[in-house]
Amino acid sequence: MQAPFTTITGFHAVLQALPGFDAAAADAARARNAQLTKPPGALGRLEDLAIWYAGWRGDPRPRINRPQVLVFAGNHGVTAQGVSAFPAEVTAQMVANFKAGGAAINQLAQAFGATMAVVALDLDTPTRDFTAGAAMTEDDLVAALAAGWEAVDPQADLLVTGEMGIGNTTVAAALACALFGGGAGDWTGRGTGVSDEGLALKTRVVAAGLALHGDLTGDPLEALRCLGGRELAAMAGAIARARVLRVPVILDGFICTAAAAVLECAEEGALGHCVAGHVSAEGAHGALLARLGKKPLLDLGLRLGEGSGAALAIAVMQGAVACHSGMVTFEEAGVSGG
Ligand SMILES: Cc1cc2ncn([C@H]3O[C@H](COP(=O)(O)O)[C@@H](O)[C@H]3O)c2cc1C
Ligand SMILES: O=C(O)c1cccnc1
Repeated sequence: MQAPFTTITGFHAVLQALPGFDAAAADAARARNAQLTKPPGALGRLEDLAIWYAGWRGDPRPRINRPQVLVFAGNHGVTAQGVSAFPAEVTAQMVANFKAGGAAINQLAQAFGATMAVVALDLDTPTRDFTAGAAMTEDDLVAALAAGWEAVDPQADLLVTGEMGIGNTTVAAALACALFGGGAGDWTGRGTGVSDEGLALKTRVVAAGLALHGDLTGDPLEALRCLGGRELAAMAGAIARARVLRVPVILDGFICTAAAAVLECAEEGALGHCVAGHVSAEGAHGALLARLGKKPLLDLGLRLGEGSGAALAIAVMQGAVACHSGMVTFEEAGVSGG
């Protein structure tokens, strides 16, 4: 479906009209949960997840049959500052690897029965170095939001958004700092593994970007335009579309969460349909999730991106929903209640 917006103002209007949680479906799911053959609460957080999923799907006894993984790729002018341990050409090389099935995310998507699509966004035209000017024009931003919007399968019942873009932990740090304040050092981490010296340089680059663009706290989409990147904007567009389709989303690592945070800052509650798949080893991811009030499902020390941590959490969601919808009640099984 073609995106229903052609301007940033139009995208804002979409966010203001997002559908809400189906409390009646969630109440029915909660009632069902109370009758299943287990001690009350024995499935721990899986019970809450199943009820949450039922509420967003509008179905008290839902199934997960069609998870989708989307990997968006973009290039960043700020890599010219030497902020990554890897060269910018790795972005396009990894896109080829995704298409050939050789990356970590290919294996994880396959392991959990998810379809996977890779969307490369103008890799030959990196965004502008944000220490020299705005990373994107309004047209660039809208095109990337729309690419994300249009990539979501309307038949999907669970969505993972992942990314590939050398330099994008720098971009995500700048964006998080613009959205939530604090100093550049609070949000900047090692990404692909920069040295102490590299980390100091990266922090200075983030600080320079913030100084150039001024206070953007009141205008999250402008922060995304000035400091973000195409793959981050595409993830935001996909997450918004998923909400319109009532498809719950599993957030991935620091970069995905920074992109998603734009939506929450632009419209409170816009991430209600999102769960944090994991907390990554990128230093500030935990703090970013805390700002969003999201408790991660997994903590495995991953620092990869690509949607990998979120893809692992597909299994947790599948487990939660399979138990909720597949188990029988005490009455059906003839099991005595407590
Ligand atoms: C081979 C390779 C595969 C990756 N897959 C994800 N990333 C991750 O690393 C990048 C961010 O780190 P930085 O900001 O330090 O460049 C992103 O592309 C992210 O997806 C990769 C990085 C590399 C090198
Ligand atoms: O948390 C992430 O998403 C991440 C961390 C390091 C490198 N790439 C991605």
